[in-house]
Amino acid sequence: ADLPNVTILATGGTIAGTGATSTTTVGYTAAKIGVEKLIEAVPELKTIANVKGEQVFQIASENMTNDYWLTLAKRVNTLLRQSDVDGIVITHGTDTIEETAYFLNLVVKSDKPVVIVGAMRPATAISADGPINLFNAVGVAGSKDAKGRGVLVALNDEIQGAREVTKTSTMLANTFRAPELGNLGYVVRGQPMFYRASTRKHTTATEFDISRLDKLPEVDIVYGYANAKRLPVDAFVAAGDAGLVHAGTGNGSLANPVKEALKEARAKGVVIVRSSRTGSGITARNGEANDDELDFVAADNLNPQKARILLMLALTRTHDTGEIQRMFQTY
Ligand SMILES: NC(=O)C[C@H](N)C(=O)O
Repeated sequence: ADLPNVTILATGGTIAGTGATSTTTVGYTAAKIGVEKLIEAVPELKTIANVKGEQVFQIASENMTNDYWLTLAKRVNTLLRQSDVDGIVITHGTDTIEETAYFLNLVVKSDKPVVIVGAMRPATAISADGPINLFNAVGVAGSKDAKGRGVLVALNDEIQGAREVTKTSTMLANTFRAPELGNLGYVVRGQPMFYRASTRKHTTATEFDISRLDKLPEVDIVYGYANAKRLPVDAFVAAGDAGLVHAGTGNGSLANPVKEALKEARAKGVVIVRSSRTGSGITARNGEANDDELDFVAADNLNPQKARILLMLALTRTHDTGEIQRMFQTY
């Protein structure tokens, strides 16, 4: 009775995946097992929390969309307003875990723990990582120590912060890292041990409110590489995008034809954010491009997929690039 009340929101992914044999760790099908079965597979959960399950949707996370995010975030906010919910665990595919984590980090309006968990091996595999990951995630979500730390990602006995975490390996169980910045802590026997905290504003301290939104502004990503052409930029602008993130080479550098296309896009009102494809470090304002002159925004150290999320949310508030740059230094 003294145990915390944790709701598990299931969304699919490999943690709910099944393969043809116990050694099928590649080539399985994600998003097959329902939330009740996931909970039944870990009877130990009952020793650390009163758990309830809800299937919000059932997808492989490469099929995540803005609409699914709005549905999920609204459900999380509704549940966290209830006094009989102490924390939430979201089971999720690992491919876009970092994006969902950062989106929720900016729009959840509660300091109760929200912990996202997945698995790198399907539920049917030998040494499946899903059950232990779920056990640990429920432990973290039920812990008072996890309150007020922003949305957390817990896998492989580690706890990562939503803003910095990224998937770094196509296959390893320790795929989640915060490059150069490190994890926030560990989970030992279902108990979180925290050593660091994210310093950027999150959850209750953000200016974003999705409660009345049923659509997010269209923002896409264009990739930087040798021989890059302006075609993708022009196509996204023609499709009516409100913003574009450039996943630049190095410190967000822009190939001349792409820079020209982005300049023209900006003149048409599209907001441009310069990020980097390198995976770590800051894309500095007025570094590889003169952002003041071009009226572009620099992404700080957000990777392109996270810069896309912040730009979408920023565009729900303003189109002023000075204000949007402030948001990129704040969240
Ligand atoms: N490990 C995984 O969960 C990968 C899967 N494709 C997903 O993101 O749903």
